[in-house]
Amino acid sequence: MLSTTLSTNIPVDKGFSPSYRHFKERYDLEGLVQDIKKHLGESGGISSDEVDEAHLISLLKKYVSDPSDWIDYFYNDTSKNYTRNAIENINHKANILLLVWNPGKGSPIHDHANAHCIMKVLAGQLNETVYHAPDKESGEEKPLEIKSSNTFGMNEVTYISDDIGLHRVHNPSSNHVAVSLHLYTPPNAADYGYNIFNEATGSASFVSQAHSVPKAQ
Ligand SMILES: N[C@@H](CS(=O)O)C(=O)O
Ligand SMILES: [Fe+2]
Repeated sequence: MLSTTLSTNIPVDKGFSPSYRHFKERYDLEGLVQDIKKHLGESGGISSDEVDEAHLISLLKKYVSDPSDWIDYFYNDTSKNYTRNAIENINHKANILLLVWNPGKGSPIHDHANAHCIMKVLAGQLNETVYHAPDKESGEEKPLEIKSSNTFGMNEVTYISDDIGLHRVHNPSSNHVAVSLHLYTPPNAADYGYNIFNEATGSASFVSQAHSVPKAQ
């Protein structure tokens, strides 16, 4: 009989074998958020100079995307280029957001309000075009110059700050939504606003606040 065969073939102590005892807990999104909080709690985050962005980048790299971690934050709106969904607001030290990008859609060229921005692709692909910031002093109107353009796949991480330049991100797929995790520290764009730029003239327009759903406080 089948039950007899099974009971004689399965070792009785399987549940206690060494491979089961050495089972490691997965580094999930909650673990990542805890580590980010721990780091920002230790080193401030009030001024972006006090944050060790290399450490934060390494934490985002360590996390391996698992949709079961972030599906509750996933909200898509096909009438928008992308949605910004709040995962965590760390006491005015940082914002962690889930962004959902419609196929072929992207952000306008923008700065990051003197903050660190770390982006990790969780699903699909995203292209980032980085531009040299225009020379504020000259006031001269001229097209923005491209510094680099890269496409990032699932689990890849990229970093930008105003010291590096401006950027625009877009989903290059014609039929797949892309999802990304963003860490902003400090959350200046949400708290004070940021600038978007005209590619042809380099002129800036101020946007008073970067909103998210539900709105990050
Ligand atoms: N910084 C943008 C997304 S991106 O283009 O990196 C935002 O938070 O809306
Ligand atoms: Fe950005």
